[in-house]
Amino acid sequence: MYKLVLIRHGESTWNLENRFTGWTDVELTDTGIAQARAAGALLKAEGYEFDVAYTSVLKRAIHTLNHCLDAMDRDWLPVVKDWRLNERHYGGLQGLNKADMAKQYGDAQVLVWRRSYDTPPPALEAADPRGQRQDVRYAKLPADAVPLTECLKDTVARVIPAWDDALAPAIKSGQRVLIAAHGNSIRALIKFLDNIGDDDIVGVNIPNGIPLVYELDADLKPIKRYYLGDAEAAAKAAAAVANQGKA
Ligand SMILES: O=C(O)[C@@H](CO)OP(=O)(O)O
Repeated sequence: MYKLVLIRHGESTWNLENRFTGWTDVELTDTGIAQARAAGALLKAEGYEFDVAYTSVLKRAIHTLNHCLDAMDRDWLPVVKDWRLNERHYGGLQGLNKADMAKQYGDAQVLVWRRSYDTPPPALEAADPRGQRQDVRYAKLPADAVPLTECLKDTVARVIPAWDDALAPAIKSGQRVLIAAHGNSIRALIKFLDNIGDDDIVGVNIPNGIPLVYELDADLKPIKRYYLGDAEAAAKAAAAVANQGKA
């Protein structure tokens, strides 16, 4: 049996302001830092050890991982940063307030933009300064690999290759893996691992900074998944994420 731990970054400044974030590289808040450190303390108290950690190229996930590893006294662990673990690109919604959008377009439309499997938000223009085509960290990627918007299906299409060529081989080789990522890149992985249907994935929300443990069999099929710590608090935090898109 293998164990894999996923953690969504702690609260970010744009989570606090309730703004669509996507590939915008925002900081953690003090609450977000505390959540990351609490997650590390919990992992340590429960006896978790890791051999390698993976994260995105966005600082809210990178800093969450750093604080988490520091709280575990495991700052020295090797870390791989992979753009394919980035948050879903939110296109033309990046920077806009979620509740304001719900007031303008209705809760149902915002739910489609936030949670539907295959309807992307409106795309950004390639030269829009809110986009990432000019961002040096993606300079080595083919320009069209840097999205102008994404639906969850598009995110699955880049997260699963990262699973297939990096994460799954690491786990199968016996390395204990921690992944610090984002609400929708984690939803993409969960959809794949648990084989969740396109309609059912709409109801899945990931709380900030709570370790999600997967127990996997020899073929990396999930046996069990659970949030570490207070399950009721995790469910409440996930419900609060769902409500962020309401007027
Ligand atoms: O804004 C975002 O990038 C994501 C995660 O914070 O939000 P949502 O939960 O609306 O998909």
